[in-house]
Amino acid sequence: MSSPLQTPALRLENLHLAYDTPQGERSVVSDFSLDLERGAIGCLLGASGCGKSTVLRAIAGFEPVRGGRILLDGEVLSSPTEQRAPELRRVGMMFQDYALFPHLTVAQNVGFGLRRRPARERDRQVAAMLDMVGLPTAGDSYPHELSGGQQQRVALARSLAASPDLLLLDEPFSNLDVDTREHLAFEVRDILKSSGHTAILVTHNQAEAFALADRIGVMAGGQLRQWDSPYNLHHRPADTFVADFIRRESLVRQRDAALARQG
Ligand SMILES: Nc1ncnc2c1ncn2[C@@H]1O[C@H](COP(=O)(O)OP(=O)(O)OP(=O)(O)O)[C@@H](O)[C@H]1O
Repeated sequence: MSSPLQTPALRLENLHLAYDTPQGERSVVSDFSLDLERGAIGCLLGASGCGKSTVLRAIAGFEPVRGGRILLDGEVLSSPTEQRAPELRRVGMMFQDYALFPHLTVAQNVGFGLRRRPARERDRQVAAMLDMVGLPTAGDSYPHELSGGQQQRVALARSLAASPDLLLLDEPFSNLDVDTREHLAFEVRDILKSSGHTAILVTHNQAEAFALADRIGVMAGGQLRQWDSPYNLHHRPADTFVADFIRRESLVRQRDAALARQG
């Protein structure tokens, strides 16, 4: 828990998010609140369609807030009466369909958001980012010359190049094979922790959530059932829904690991 004197980096207060459909307003997320401390990695975990990406898109500024507020470092980013433009939020994004530009080199991809900076400053930042993700010599390569895991590390370098105050990751490893995604999840955690970034990850994969996150939110039907440490989710589930969800997912993980071992 954050101390009462410390402002959380990210605060979601009683969020209500909805889509307009031909049938009228469709409520997707309701009464959704959480605090995330600076430097912490949070994760929203839940079944397909429970509203995880909608929450992330609202934090990025792509969805309006129908009720409640989104605050970053104490400043309001979204409320029903205020909506800061996505490019003014200092929020970086690494989304599953946010692929690298195939016709640009790795260095040009990483520096893409820094195009207006002086060349020397941009080159220095690109080199620092590639160093950080463990690809110091990949700058002149093209994305297709790298493995899937390496491409995702380049995507991470690109998201962090503009030094965002908050990084959003939406299913960033979903296109990778099981071994690579677990390995990369640990690597990404190390990178974010050593650089001190605050981040929120969205996934439906419990192994990824537990590999990466300091705080995990179990979601169902647009509501947050528990927002807690991985330890507490396992040992002090808030209710039988969370207890069953965690146990069921753990069993699926064990089954998948056994099947993988059998080849
Ligand atoms: N543009 C839209 N218009 C209407 N309904 C939408 C729209 N986008 C998403 N939804 C609905 O909102 C609900 C939440 O969607 P969301 O993408 O946030 O879920 P999710 O938990 O991220 O799912 P997944 O893990 O499959 O990506 C779903 O029922 C979805 O069908």
